[in-house]
Amino acid sequence: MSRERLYLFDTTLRDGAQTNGVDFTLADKVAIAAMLDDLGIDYVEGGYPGANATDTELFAQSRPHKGKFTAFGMTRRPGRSASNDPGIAALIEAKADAICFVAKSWDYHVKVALETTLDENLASIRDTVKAAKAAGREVLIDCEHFFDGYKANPQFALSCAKAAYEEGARWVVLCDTNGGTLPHEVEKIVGEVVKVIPGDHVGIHAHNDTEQAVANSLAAVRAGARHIQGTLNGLGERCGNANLVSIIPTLKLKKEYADKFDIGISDEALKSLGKVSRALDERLNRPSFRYAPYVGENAFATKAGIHASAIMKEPETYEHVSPDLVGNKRKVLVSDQAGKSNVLAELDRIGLKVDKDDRRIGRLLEIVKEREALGYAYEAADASFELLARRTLGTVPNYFDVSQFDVNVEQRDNALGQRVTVTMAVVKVKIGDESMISAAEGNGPVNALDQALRKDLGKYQDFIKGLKLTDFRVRILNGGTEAVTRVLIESEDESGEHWTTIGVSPNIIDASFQALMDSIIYKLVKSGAPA
Ligand SMILES: CC(=O)SCCNC(=O)CCNC(=O)[C@H](O)C(C)(C)COP(=O)(O)OP(=O)(O)OC[C@H]1O[C@@H](n2cnc3c(N)ncnc32)[C@H](O)[C@@H]1OP(=O)(O)O
Ligand SMILES: CC(=O)C(=O)O
Repeated sequence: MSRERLYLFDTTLRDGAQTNGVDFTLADKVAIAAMLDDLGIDYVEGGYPGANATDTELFAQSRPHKGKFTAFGMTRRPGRSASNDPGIAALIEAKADAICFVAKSWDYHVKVALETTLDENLASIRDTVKAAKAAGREVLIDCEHFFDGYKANPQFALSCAKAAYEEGARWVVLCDTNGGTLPHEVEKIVGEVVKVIPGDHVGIHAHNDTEQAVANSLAAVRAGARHIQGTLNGLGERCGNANLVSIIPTLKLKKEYADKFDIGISDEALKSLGKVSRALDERLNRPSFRYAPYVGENAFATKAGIHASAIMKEPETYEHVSPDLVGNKRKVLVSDQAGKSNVLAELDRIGLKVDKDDRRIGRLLEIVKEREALGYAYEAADASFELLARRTLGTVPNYFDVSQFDVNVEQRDNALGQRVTVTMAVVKVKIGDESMISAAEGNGPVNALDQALRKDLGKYQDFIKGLKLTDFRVRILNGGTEAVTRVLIESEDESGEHWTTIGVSPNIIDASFQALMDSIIYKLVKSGAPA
């Protein structure tokens, strides 16, 4: 059966740049455009030449690209000719394969925002498409507020879309600009539009103000649209746009779409989607969303014991698609929601071979549940779980003992009369028969303790020299006088491996000490340090 082509249009660099807190540099834009090209996106909208210096510069020179590099702007201003509109001139000068014009299609907006007549708006659409076509550009028209406009005055909204199509716009894109339209409304209205404009010229641009932008995009496709606009990670004005990182795997992997459509994304590129999504977050200097469908860290993480037990038998029992298809990994977590199957799966990942009927598995699970009741959270502390498992199975050497530590925080005036806070830690360590004392200053009590602890570990010093603490997170549990502190420490070593350890105590220094000790011992175990 031959499949229809469905086109993807990315507007991360234009609508995504309208996200509160996002501010792309030219270098960001060039790098993200290249990433989208490698993924196989058909249209990459780079920005709005003439609106700001970055976008003007981006379109000032041709850059190598595979997809259609697209410039964005508005239709000619009311009362001007297209040839006398500096905005149109900037778009035609832009080094782009295609131009996407935003046009009004809601009568209310024409009157209130444009302050012109409905006829002048239609003339503006026609003149603009003609001018860009005459300059040899592929033309797309984003019909702004199309769905609200259609509900208010269907005849006028349709006449805007038809004007663009009749003048030769390749795509007439129906925009849910305010993001308030629901999927059944999108499906119905797009169904009406494709009766007058062929579906292979109709697109959808959905905003996420009711969390339905992805559903609305798919509803439009069901009704006949063949072009989807969206962004990476759902960036975009207000609550964002349709998230292409969710739409792409759905189109590739869900039978209703996969059987019917081809998109420009290969099976191999699909596996890189998580990397692309994280690369964008890195550029934006923000953590990746762990709950992101398909690509998030939690997308294939199973916590419940009943689920883990079935997943161990057949992964399909609790997975809607296989994680490998989207370059993700299955994770079975150990926590107070776990059963023996979770523990066995995690031991297998760690590389500890234990018989499934071994009584120590049940004991380990009991310990995990007892400790989680005290405030530990092993699903977030992989290295502490591994040590707990190895200790329960009897395989962690007793490398060293800390027989005493002392942390002192002092605030005083220095010789210049300035108020300073000085923190100092002293640690007494016993390694075999040898005892040693180390002292260190730090910029806080935990830092001083860490410095002192790792200053001299005798014969183990070489094993820990690449160890670095990269994150320290504290959470107070229960609150009030019963409060306990949970500390999570993230560490990294010279090989780039990351791990997380945990400590829990009513005292923050104690909790931090437990997490620090676990981190060091984990590193020694991992490095194969001798007892
Ligand atoms: C739904 C969307 O996301 S559309 C994309 C919106 N994106 C942006 O606005 C980001 C980039 N924008 C900008 O940098 C600036 O707004 C510019 C450079 C485009 C224009 O700046 P200014 O000339 O100072 O105009 P300003 O932004 O104040 O107002 C927009 C003008 O465009 C007019 N306009 C809005 N849409 C259209 C349209 N589709 N066709 C013609 N004119 C339009 C408005 O009526 C208004 O005109 P007025 O100044 O006569 O009232
Ligand atoms: C064009 C656009 O971004 C919108 O209508 O939402």
